[in-house]
Amino acid sequence: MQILRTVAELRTRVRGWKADGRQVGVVPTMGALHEGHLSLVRAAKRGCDRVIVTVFVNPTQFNNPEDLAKYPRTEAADAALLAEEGVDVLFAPGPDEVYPAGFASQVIVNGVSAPLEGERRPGHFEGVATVVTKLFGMTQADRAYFGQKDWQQLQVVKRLVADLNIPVEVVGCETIREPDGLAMSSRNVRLDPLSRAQAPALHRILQKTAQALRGGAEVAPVLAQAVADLRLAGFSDVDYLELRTAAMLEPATSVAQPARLLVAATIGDVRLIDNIPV
Ligand SMILES: Nc1ncnc2c1ncn2[C@@H]1O[C@H](COP(=O)(O)OP(=O)(O)OP(=O)(O)O)[C@@H](O)[C@H]1O
Ligand SMILES: CC(C)(CO)[C@@H](O)C(=O)[O-]
Ligand code: BAL
Repeated sequence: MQILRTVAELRTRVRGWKADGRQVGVVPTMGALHEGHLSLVRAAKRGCDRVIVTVFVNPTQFNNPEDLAKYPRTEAADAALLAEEGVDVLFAPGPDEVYPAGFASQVIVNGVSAPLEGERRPGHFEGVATVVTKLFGMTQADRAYFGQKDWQQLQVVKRLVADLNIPVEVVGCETIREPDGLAMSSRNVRLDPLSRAQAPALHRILQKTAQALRGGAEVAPVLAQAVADLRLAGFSDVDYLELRTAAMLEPATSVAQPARLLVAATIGDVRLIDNIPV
């Protein structure tokens, strides 16, 4: 596996692959890799001839400077894991390579970016959309792999690819969970032992809520009960727990159309997100 840090080196490498007719896959990440990321890498290995994993802690998508400062960075361990998976290139640029002096552009995806994470993390999806658009331009990938754990992000990326005619196929991959149901996330390492023990309630309560909705229960009282259950389980803040249409993320008042339950809640001082289909 090669570790590349500049766009120029990456482009040279990709040009060679394309000249040989190879299909290129990319897995964009912020590092601190876990089995969730590795499942995306394995999907990319199955679907493409060559695989690039990008590791870049993108400052522009952090609305909270403390969250950025505390974001785990484990490059040597990440590189070892990726080499073991047979990844061809780890692309790990520095901030100046991605945002050189004079950088002045922004990608804004209206509609699907606005609610939920967009509302709670102002500027977050503009940062994500801009860096993902740049990563597609840098890697020239034929396919790009994203996790369903960040469901809203996946819908934002699908929207921008369609709107901007970017020639990449976006592949959404299932959420990988710990045996107790907690969705794997780089931020889980920041959970203290008590919070870690309580955190699986997030997924359990989503499942119970989905089951009630599928059984015909009325939406508003079931969601209110779920929020109360989360607080009882040890979550301090529940930013949102909502039923939304699966692609557009508009408020859903029934489960007649494809719908998704999405939640963001804080335990200890760690903000967790999760979602499941209903
Ligand atoms: N448990 C998981 N299952 C499947 N995909 C995942 C999982 N966790 C993260 N991913 C995906 O990996 C990609 C990179 O995510 P990222 O590096 O932000 O990791 P993360 O664990 O989501 O970190 P964070 O703590 O920021 O949420 C995204 O497409 C994300 O959806
Ligand atoms: C897609 C992404 C790598 C863009 O920085 C990030 O938002 C993430 O890790 O999900
Ligand atoms: N996994 C989404 C990236 C973020 O939380 O900033």
